[in-house]
Amino acid sequence: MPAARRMRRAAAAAGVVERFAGMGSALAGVMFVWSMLSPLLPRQLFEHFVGRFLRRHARRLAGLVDPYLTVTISEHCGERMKLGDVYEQAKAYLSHRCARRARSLRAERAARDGGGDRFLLTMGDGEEVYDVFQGATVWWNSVSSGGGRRYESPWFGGGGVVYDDDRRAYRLLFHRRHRDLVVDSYLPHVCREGRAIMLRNRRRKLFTNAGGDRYRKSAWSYVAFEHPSTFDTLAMDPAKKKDIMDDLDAFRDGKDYYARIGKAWKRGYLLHGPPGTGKSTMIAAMANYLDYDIYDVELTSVATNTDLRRLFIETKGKSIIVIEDIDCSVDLTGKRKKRSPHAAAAAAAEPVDAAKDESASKVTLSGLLNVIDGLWSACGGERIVVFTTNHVGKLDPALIRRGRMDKHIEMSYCCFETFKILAKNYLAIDAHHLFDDVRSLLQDARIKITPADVAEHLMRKCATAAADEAAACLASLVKALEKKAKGKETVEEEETVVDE
Ligand SMILES: Nc1ncnc2c1ncn2[C@@H]1O[C@H](COP(=O)(O)OP(=O)(O)OP(=O)(O)O)[C@@H](O)[C@H]1O
Ligand SMILES: [Mg+2]
Repeated sequence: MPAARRMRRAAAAAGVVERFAGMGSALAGVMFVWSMLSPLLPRQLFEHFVGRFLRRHARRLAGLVDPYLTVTISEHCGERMKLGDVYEQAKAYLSHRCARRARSLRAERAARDGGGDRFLLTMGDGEEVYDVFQGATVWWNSVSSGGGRRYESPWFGGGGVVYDDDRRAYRLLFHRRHRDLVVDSYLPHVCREGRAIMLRNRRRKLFTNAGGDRYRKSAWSYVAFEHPSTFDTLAMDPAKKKDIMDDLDAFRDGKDYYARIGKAWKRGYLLHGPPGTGKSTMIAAMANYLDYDIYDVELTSVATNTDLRRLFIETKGKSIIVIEDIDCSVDLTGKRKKRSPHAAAAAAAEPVDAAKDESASKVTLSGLLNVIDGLWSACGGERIVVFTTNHVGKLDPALIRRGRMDKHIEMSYCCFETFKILAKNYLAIDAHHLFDDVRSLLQDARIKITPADVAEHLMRKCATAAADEAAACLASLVKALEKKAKGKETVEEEETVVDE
C-alpha cells in the first residue's frame, strides 16, 4: 500500500477515535459536576436551577457533548428552481476521490471518450466516507429525503406541475476547530476540483423539453450531442464564416468585458433563410466550435410563461439555447395584434374543445422577451440564444431587435464559393473540369439551389472509383442546374407571351 494512502487511513482512524474520545471526555466532565452538586442542594432548588440552566444553555451543552458541525449541500437550491452547481461539483469530487471507500455505490454512464461501457461510480444513499485535507479529517454523508413523495408545486405550471420530493444532499461533518479551514479552504477546494473533473469528463449534451412527464425532476431530458458538423464542413462565404467565428471567440472570452459594460453575458443570433440552407447545421457547428451544450426549446410543449422561465433558469452556462422555426412555434406575432371582427365571430361560432385548449401553449411574446432579455436572462451567464426562421419578415420587430438578437445571419442559396466547400467535403476535390460549368450556371442570378440540394447531388451513391464518382456527381449537378435554367427560360417566355 503506498505510504500516502497508509497515512491517510491512519489519519482517518485517528479522526474517528478523536471524534468519540472528545465526546466521551466532555460527557464525563458534565457527569462529574452533576454528582458533586446534587447532594449539596435541596432537591427542588436543584431541579429549578438545573432546569433553567439546561434551558438557557442547551445549545452550548450540546456543543460540549458533540463539537461537530455539519454543512448540507442540496441537489436543488434557490426555491427548487435551480439544480445546485455546488452539489454537482461535490458529487464529481467525491466520486473521484472518495467513492472507492464507499460500500454502496450509484452507477452512471461515464462521460467522455465514447462513454460506451464505462461507468462513473458515486456514493449511494446513506453512505459515509472520510476525506483528509491539510491534516483535518472530514466526513461526507450522502442523504436522501422525501422517500419519493410527489406533491403539487405552487411555483410552476400554474399550480399544476407535480414534483418528486426525493431530494438528495451531501452532508459534510467536521470538528468545529476546523470551521475556518473547511469554509475558507476545503469547500472552495472541493468546488474547484469538482469543476475540473466535470470539465475533464464532460460529454456534451443535447437537451430537449419535449415529451417530458409531469413527474420529472428536471424540465429537461438529454442525449449525448454527437453532430459532426464543424465550421470546416459548413458551406458558406468564407468571409462571413470568419466574421461569425470571430464573434463567437469574442463572446466566449468576454466575461470581464460584459461585466465592465454592465451587460448580461449572453448573445443572440438570428439565423434566417430558406429551408435547406444550413441553419441547423450552423448551430451544430457553433456548439462544436465553442464546446457548448445545446438546449433545444420546443415552444409548443411549454404551457405557460412561468414554465418557460423555469426552463431557462434550469439551463447551465456554456450552452446554446435554440428555438427553431420561431415563426411557426406559437403565435407570437398574433398575440399583440387585434383580431379582426370577422375572425372573432368565426372563433365564437366554433365549438370549444376544452382538451385542446388545455394543451395549447399559453406562452406569449412578452413572456419570451422577458426570459431572453429581462431580469431573468442574467441568471447564470455564458449563454447564446439562437432563433431560426424561414420567414424573417413575419417576426415581431421587438423579438429580433439588436440587443435581443444581436447578430442577424442570412443563410442563402448556393454560390460558387459554397459549392467549392461542398465539393471538397463530399468529393475531396478542389478542382475539376466541370467546375467551370457549375460556376457559370451558379452565376446566373435566376438559378436558386440550396446547399442541401447541391449536397444531395454530390453524395456518394455507389462504390465506384473516386475519379468516376466525382465526374458522375458533378455531371448530375450540372444537369440539374441546366434544368432549372431551362425551366426559368420557359417561364420567362410564357410571361412575355402573356404580356404581349
Ligand atoms: N451551408 C451548408 N453547409 C453544409 N451542409 C449544408 C449546408 N446547408 C445545408 N446542408 C446540408 O443539408 C442538410 C439540411 O440542412 P439544414 O437542416 O441545416 O437546413 P436548414 O436551413 O436548417 O433547413 P430548415 O429551414 O428546413 O430547418 C444538412 O444535413 C446538410 O448536410
Ligand atoms: Mg433547420
